[in-house]
Amino acid sequence: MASISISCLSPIQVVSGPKTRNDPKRSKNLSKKSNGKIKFRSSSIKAPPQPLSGGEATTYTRLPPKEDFSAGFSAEVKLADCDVAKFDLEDETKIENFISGEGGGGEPLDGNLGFSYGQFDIFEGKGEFERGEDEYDSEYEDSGININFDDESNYYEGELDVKEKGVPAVMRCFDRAKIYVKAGDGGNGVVAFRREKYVPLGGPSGGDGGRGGNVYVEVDESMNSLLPFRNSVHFRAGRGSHGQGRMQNGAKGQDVVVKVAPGTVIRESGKEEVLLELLFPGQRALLLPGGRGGRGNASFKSGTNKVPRIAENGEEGPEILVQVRCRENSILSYLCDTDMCVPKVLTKIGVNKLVRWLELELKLVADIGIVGAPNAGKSTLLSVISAAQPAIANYPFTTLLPNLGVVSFDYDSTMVVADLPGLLEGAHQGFGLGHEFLRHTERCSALVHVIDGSGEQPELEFDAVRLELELFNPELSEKPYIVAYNKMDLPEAYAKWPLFKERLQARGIEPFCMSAVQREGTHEVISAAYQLLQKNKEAKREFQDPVNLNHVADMVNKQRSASINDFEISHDSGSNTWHVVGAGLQRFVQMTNWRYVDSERRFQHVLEACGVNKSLMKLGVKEGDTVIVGEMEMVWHDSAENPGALKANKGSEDSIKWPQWK
Ligand SMILES: Nc1nc2c(ncn2[C@@H]2O[C@H](COP(=O)(O)OP(=O)(O)OP(=O)(O)O)[C@@H](O)[C@H]2O)c(=O)[nH]1
Ligand SMILES: [Mg+2]
Repeated sequence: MASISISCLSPIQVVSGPKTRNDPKRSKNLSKKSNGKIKFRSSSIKAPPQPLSGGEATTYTRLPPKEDFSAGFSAEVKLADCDVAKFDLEDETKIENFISGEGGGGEPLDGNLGFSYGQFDIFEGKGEFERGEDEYDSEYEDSGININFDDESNYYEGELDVKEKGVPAVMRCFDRAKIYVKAGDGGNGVVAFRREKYVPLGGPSGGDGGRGGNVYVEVDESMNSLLPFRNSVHFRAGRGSHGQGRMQNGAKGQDVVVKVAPGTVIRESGKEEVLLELLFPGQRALLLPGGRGGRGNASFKSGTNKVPRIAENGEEGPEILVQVRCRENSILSYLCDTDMCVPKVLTKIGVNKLVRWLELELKLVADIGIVGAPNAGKSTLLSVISAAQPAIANYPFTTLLPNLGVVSFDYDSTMVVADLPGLLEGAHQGFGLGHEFLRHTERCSALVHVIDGSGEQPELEFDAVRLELELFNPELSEKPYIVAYNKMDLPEAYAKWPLFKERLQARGIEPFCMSAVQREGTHEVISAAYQLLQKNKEAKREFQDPVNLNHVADMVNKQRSASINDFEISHDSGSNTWHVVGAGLQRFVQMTNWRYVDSERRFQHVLEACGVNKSLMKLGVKEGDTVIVGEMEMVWHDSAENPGALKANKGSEDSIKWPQWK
């Protein structure tokens, strides 16, 4: 890091305009009209490619059509009683795809647990899918090429990304999406002079550009998924208007508000660091502040320069590619009361080139999560304790997306209960509907384990689910939980209850028994869950801290106000190129409007003032070496140490394009 004061003038001749703003025509003109002193060279500096990112689940269990069930099994037969042998062996497709030790990537599932999952076809994600209408997004094609939103987003064009293949679009987009967000650029300042009858020498009157629009992220409680992002993924704030003559400043750009469902977690793509958590309905965070407007020439008027012919470009607004990961469903306004919804900002973001991939993840936020093996009666329980009407049927994976229900005890005490899809052995590795749903459990404060009492070995079923939770995330297994032994109305379940109870009690767990269908014992279960929740809330209350939700924007602003004196110089001896890198300098280059001759002089002066020239000379820069500052490419000219070289440019009035008067 260098910070050196000037001692002598050692100008650098400008040979290339800033790449981003550079209009080729303009460059050409300037190049022609600068007496050979200013030569533009096309620069090819680009932001480095972003690292690969993506999900990892590759296996998907597709449900066979319901007719298959009815064909294979009579209505009375329970899945728990079914086993592999009951398959129609003539159906070769099913047999091939049947989960086997070889083909399915593991042991045959849960044969000893009393319920069989043999009724599913398991496919590897690649190309095996029949695409239903609008069922799968083309953007998640098997090619593995990442989504390319538009031409502007060439930073991630062609990046390989391991997609969660084989997951139907409605499920995938339900809880994740990628969106492109850009704050508005600032408007340009303008050079103008007051011209009025009887007012000679009216002085500079160019107004400043307006500020670019901000990007906000707001929690919209009416949203319960990220499906809206399937239709619109671009969010651009308006750019500030340019300044005008007669000291008229530009209007500020229009703000844009990205609405997300409650429970959204924002993170940089491919990284674990969480930037923001937006959990409460109505919460609003300033994600990206718009760029500052460029100053007009009226702002440059000084005692020594009363006729400034200089104005700045507006500052570029930052843009972010946001990957939205939404982990289910509506959080409902009730969650305002829940203590678990503590917004946290865990890490910081540095927006340097102002292009970032972010991931927004929306996890299910519910007080209680009902978990258990498929067909255990989870949805039935929810339907009994709340007004929710989830699909209930006698086959596994009836529930494909979590259902939420609100349980009201009285006016004041309510809780949100989530009925989660069934978990099966290997879910933590992506089997069944694996990762998709295990994550939902992460943000439930407490769990209710529903056990199918009519299964062969209910205790093993319970253990298997506990194990899956633990393997997926050890924190899940630490959540408080209660055990509800279901289907007590069935004789086989009733008979096994004493042994089950005894064994769990021996392990220090006090199980409940119920018959969800007959609504017996369910009130006890849910009351116990409520008490558990209250205890949990008490414990969590201590950790609530007020959080600055504008944290990301603050970081952007901090970066923008980086000192121009802070820079680093690196040398590539092969190509005789010197790179001068510094956030302050970079911003200065971007905001310099090369249309005006005074801008060049100011630029040279700033390089002097901040010590770039001195540092380069100290490091041994030679005549003809290339020097790159920000996005500006220049050639070092020793002979230009003579200040006269600067003056040579001063008079080139013809290179100035004056703004049109209105
Ligand atoms: N006899 C009896 N059957 C029940 C009881 N609870 C649920 N069932 C039946 O069990 C079957 C599965 O119930 P669901 O509520 O869909 O089970 P689930 O756990 O939500 O299943 P998935 O969503 O597929 O994981 C249905 O046929 C229910 O009628 C009960 O207490 N007694
Ligand atoms: Mg269900």
